[in-house]
Amino acid sequence: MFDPASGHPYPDGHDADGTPAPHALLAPVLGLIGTWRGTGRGEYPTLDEDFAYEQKVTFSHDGRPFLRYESRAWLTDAEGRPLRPSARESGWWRLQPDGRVEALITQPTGIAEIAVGHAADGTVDLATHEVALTPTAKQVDATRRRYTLAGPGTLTFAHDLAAVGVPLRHHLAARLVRGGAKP
Ligand code: HEM
Repeated sequence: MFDPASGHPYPDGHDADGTPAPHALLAPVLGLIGTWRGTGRGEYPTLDEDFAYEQKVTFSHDGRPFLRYESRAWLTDAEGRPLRPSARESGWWRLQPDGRVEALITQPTGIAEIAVGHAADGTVDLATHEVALTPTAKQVDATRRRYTLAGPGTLTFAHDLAAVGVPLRHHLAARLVRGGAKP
């Protein structure tokens, strides 16, 4: 099982049918495992205008009852060409019995979130349990994230945000397709 290319004996699985076999507690999120890429739009009351972006999301696992999560996004112009790097984050989604999820997510903007929620029937719904901020981070009070498997090979993502004095409201919506290919 030792894979010299990965440099250690326990490479992550990026495929629900591959090796290592996913842990039984990952059953409610098996459909998410792999790489997704697609486009989205964002807005917030503090911004002059809404924006378009592209996003790549990866969920992998090492056979234990948690997912490794990684997301990168970049802003795009009206023709879909990249403008500049935008939000990125990574973390761990700990699956509990009954589909409960405990997620730890950190961002280079100084924000660390713990979110809790539930995974069932192709949907994961996570809401803030706690947010920790570095001294210079923007004020973020809460988020809500929904991931929905919407038909074969399609994942929709919706993100609400309470930050910089604005109560929880829509920030992002994206539609991703499996495989990492440019949509
Ligand atoms: C796909 C992911 C995301 C994208 C593409 C995105 C994009 C943006 C953009 C374009 C802005 C305007 C400022 C700028 O131009 O950089 C912004 C502001 C902001 N975003 Fe996001 N964002 C994403 C995810 C998140 C997440 C996960 C959080 C918090 C947990 C967050 C919190 C904020 C905050 C606090 C602001 C500042 C609002 C203000 O000061 O007016 N964003 N985002």
